[in-house]
Amino acid sequence: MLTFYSEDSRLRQARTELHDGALVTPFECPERLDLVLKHLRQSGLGDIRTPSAYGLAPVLAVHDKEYVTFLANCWQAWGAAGHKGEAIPNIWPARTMRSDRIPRSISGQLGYYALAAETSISEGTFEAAMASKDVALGALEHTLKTGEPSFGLCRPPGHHAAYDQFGGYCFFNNAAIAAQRALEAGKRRVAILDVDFHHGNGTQQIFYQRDDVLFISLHGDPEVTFPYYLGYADENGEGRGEGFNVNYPLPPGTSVATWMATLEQALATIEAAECELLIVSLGVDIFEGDPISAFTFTSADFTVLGQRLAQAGLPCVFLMEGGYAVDAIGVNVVNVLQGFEQ
Ligand SMILES: NCCCNCCCCCC(O)(O)C(F)(F)F
Ligand SMILES: [Zn+2]
Repeated sequence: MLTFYSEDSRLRQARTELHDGALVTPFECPERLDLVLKHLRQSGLGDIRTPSAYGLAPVLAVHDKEYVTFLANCWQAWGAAGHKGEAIPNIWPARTMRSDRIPRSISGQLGYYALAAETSISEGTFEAAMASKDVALGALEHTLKTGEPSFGLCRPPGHHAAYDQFGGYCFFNNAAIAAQRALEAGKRRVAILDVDFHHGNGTQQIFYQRDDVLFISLHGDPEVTFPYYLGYADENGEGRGEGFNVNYPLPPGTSVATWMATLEQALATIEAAECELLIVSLGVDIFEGDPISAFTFTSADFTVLGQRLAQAGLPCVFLMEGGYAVDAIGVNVVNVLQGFEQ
């Protein structure tokens, strides 16, 4: 299996994350890449390739133009406005405010486009997000061309990024950009299976009214898990999209047996929908040792996950999402990919 990866992913060097009332070193750190690359190289899984630059068109196929322009300019505008630290929102168009207009102030724009306050914008963030979607597109193009599975070592991740919103460490929705490209290349329906501990609210939102992408997510119950305000079981799609969005919220501490039984339901839905490509939003924060999550996978369970996904019998693109137990992230990611190929 080929891996696609870009050194430009390292351009995102955020120094702060708002966590537990303090500014801490971000959980989504560049060292995550080092450990995955180390274990990929040790595993002999396959070559690691740098993708082409696909430009802005694939981004604009799923994201709002003004939002993309905001991301491109935010860091410079933030500094020009005299702010000294990293760009972190502290006000939003919250429930009692209006959100039908965007303020001129960069502070107002930051809150307008932000999902949450844990994700700073700083130098290199935009460039890293552009590299990350190129990684996803490189992996996708390889799978479209060869039918072989591929892995996009995406950083920053993408599944919390909505049409015009960033947050949860995400800026461009890599999985959505890849799915849209696959449809434009002739696939009639694409399944996005999100196994990350956190609900892929952005991916859901982008495709919520569409029947050409089936979005299925297993995740920590939003009653008690980020992103809290989306990911409930009653969210089944709208209009043409009715029935093409399936959420499986699961309580903290869910056993692997229960998680795997839920996966069976997800895979049956994917099969019934006659999807022609499977994109897996691969978050390995479902690992028992993850510092910000609450599921119970052991490293060996990731191998079983890969084996089971292979039985779906679809061309498959794995795209890196979350996973913060940095010491184990390489083993856990490679176990999924090797399990798939067994
Ligand atoms: N400050 C720690 C509390 C958690 N708050 C933010 C959680 C973001 C999760 C991101 C992710 O793992 O879902 C992704 F795949 F997108 F990276
Ligand atoms: Zn996650």
